[in-house]
Amino acid sequence: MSSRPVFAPRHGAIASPGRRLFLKAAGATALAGAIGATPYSGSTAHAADGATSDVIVIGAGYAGGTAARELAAQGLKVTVLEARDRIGGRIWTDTFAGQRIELGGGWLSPDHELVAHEMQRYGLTNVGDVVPVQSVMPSSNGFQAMSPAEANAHLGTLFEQFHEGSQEYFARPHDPLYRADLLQQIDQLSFTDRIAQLSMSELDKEWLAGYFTAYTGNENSRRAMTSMAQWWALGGWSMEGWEKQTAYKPAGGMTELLQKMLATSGIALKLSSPVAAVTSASDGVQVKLVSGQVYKAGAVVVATPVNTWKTIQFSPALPSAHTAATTEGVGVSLSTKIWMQLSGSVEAVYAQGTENSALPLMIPQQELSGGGRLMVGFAGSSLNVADKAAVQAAVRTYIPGATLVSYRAQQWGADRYARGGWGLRRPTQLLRQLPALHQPHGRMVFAGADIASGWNGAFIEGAVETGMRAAQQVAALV
Ligand SMILES: Cc1cc2nc3c(=O)[nH]c(=O)nc-3n(C[C@H](O)[C@H](O)[C@H](O)COP(=O)(O)OP(=O)(O)OC[C@H]3O[C@@H](n4cnc5c(N)ncnc54)[C@H](O)[C@@H]3O)c2cc1C
Repeated sequence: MSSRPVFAPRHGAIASPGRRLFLKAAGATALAGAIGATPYSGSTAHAADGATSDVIVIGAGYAGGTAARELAAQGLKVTVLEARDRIGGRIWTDTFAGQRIELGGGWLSPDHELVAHEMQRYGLTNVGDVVPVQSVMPSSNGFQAMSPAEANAHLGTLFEQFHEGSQEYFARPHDPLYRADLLQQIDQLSFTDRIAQLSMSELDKEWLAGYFTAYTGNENSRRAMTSMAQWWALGGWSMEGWEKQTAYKPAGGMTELLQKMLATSGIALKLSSPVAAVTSASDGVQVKLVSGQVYKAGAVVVATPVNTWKTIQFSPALPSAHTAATTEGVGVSLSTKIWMQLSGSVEAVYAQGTENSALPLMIPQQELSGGGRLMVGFAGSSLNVADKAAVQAAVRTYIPGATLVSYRAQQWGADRYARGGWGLRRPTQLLRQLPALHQPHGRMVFAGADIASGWNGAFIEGAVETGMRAAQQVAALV
């Protein structure tokens, strides 16, 4: 167990002075004379259409859902405004080939303590994922099949070299800036930079570059190696710990836990409600939808992906660290998860490509009762996912003769309410931006896996962490 604090939900109604202050001032002129706020441009006629709450949460992903649940449990009236017609955000449980699939995040680890705690709280359980029987890995003249144990053992030695020093510079993995003094140089490194520093064979470097490219979305030279190093540290600096990250799935799908959290009384969930503008004043906030409808509250939790902040008009304008983060982007630009139905007898083959492979990573999923197997992969930038023949050719790189029956690809980089996939910081973003992104801005607080201290970016654990923090920050504002 790590020594980080476990956030216990606080129950019971709290009638804070701030809350009363806002409710008293919540008339048409409530925002007049706002400190540092520009006059609100929305039609006040619409204001009557929107509800007044204690807190507005923008975004019904795991960060927003956690914040909303925590705040409602404190007795506050919470309105959640979600742009999509579904909850979950970058978690999206759906169906394909008659099977339940995850188009966004799909795996959990027992190391994700906050999520494990939430699962237990709602009586939910995990199941083990399919265990590969064979690994296909790059070789000097193409690809080689080997046992998963052999492949992972070798990959583990390469990871140890890649992450050498992380026990010191990430001595407290949940507090990544604890040894900020040791990070000055290393936080500037991309994956490519770090690989270039290592003394190992070109093939070993190819193994590393091929593995990482699935995470960086073909941006090994533009993503920070400290992101991966922090995950490695969080997993206990071992391959065994790392492998756990994709070992389990929730038995009822990734969205079920969030559904339970949002079912808390006191939460009003408004789907299909994209937010266009947020105005924070001394006595409250106004949130304007694209439709023009206006909602008012004492504080707002902005729980949308960092990459989407630039699509919302904030007043007062966001601080420079937030503006830089959303301009540079944290969510991986190319993040295309692709589910494939293969026919015939297909073994549970795990496959990893090289840096520019069309399909850098392919992971075996369940056998189908009528024959065939599902595979899930992550597309490289060279794969045109609209071209079935190209997808089949990519699979055949690893399994010659495989027949692709159908497939479904989700391109998160092209998704307007995500504008990227999982978060993976760019060089220098950790030191330059992270502390500032945790600070409230007027009556706005920020949440999201992209800005988590611990399991950041690619894990709902990080979203839950930030939802908890946001709720604590809001409690001081309302
Ligand atoms: C392909 C893929 C694979 C992944 N694999 C894993 C995995 O195996 N395990 C794991 O734990 N995590 C995984 N992740 C990461 C995980 O999905 C995310 O870290 C997590 O879901 C982010 O939660 P969030 O609440 O911070 O953001 P989101 O889930 O993105 O939620 C933000 C919400 O804000 C909404 N929104 C955006 N703009 C607006 C607006 N203007 N107005 C109103 N609402 C708005 C969005 O619609 C969305 O619902 C994966 C992600 C992807 C994309």
